[in-house]
Amino acid sequence: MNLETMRYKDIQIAEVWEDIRHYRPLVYQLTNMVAANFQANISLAAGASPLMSINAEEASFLASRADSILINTGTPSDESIRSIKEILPVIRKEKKPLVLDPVGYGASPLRISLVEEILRSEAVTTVKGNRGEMGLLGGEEGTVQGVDGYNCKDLEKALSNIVSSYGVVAVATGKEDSVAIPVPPSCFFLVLGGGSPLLPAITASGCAVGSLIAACSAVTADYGLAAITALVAVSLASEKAAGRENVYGPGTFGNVFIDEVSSLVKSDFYGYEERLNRKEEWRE
Ligand SMILES: Nc1ncnc2c1ncn2[C@@H]1O[C@H](COP(=O)(O)OP(=O)(O)O)[C@@H](O)[C@H]1O
Ligand SMILES: Cc1ncsc1CCOP(=O)(O)O
Repeated sequence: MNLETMRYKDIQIAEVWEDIRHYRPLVYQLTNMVAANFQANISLAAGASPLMSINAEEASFLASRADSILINTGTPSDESIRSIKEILPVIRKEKKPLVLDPVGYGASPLRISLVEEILRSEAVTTVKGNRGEMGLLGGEEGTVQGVDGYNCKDLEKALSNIVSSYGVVAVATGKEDSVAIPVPPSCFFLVLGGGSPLLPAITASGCAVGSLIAACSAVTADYGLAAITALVAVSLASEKAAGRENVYGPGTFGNVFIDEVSSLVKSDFYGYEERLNRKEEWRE
């Protein structure tokens, strides 16, 4: 495969977004109690059908029925951990898309062992965290305080390490979003700009990115393309929301952001290449 055949085009991204509305995929989200409502609203705004539950009695059943699954470790409980352990073999066997958001990786020993166990199950297709979480996960000394992550030594190296260890798409969010996509024996790497500083000012914006990656992963088997589509959608909607005159700060921004996600149309995605802060490139 050469660079030209691999490069993502804005039309592909626009079509993934349109397909969510068309197919209305069921996205089962085993997530945290802080962000769940916002994630469900963002999923609906994108056109997906969200189902949020941590109940272990129904976990395997729901994983089998869903078009894609999100595991978010924001508020781990005995029940949610039991559910996670139930669904991993089901997802692996049925080859469903599984997005892992390792919220608070590094904040406690429990979260570290839980996230690593999930990744070792070989059921995960994409892992998405902030720079601190992804830096730590990739062995590059990420700085994490609770669920916030600030930086790490070498983010590209961290993402490459995650890709080569687990064979997943690896995404690190922040002022710039970095994406590493496994294309054995290499890795495809790109950095996206844009977005709004109001995003990190509200809780659950990173969790919402995870929900949208899961929604996109339900309608394309190219999980790198799915991640890019979700990231571009969040950037576009946040830029539009931040520019509205009825947005005065984080509170009003959160609601208008949901409105803007629901208003995104195919043509909004044209010009994707201009969002690339560092062009797509191959890495060994
Ligand atoms: N300074 C910033 N400027 C623009 N967008 C940002 C900024 N910081 C974070 N974002 C965006 O906010 C969303 C959440 O990212 P982040 O804050 O890193 O996640 P988390 O909430 O998991 O810590 C992502 O879409 C990211 O691109
Ligand atoms: C504040 C908080 N505490 C546990 S989960 C959570 C939400 C984190 O959301 P995000 O990482 O998207 O800001």
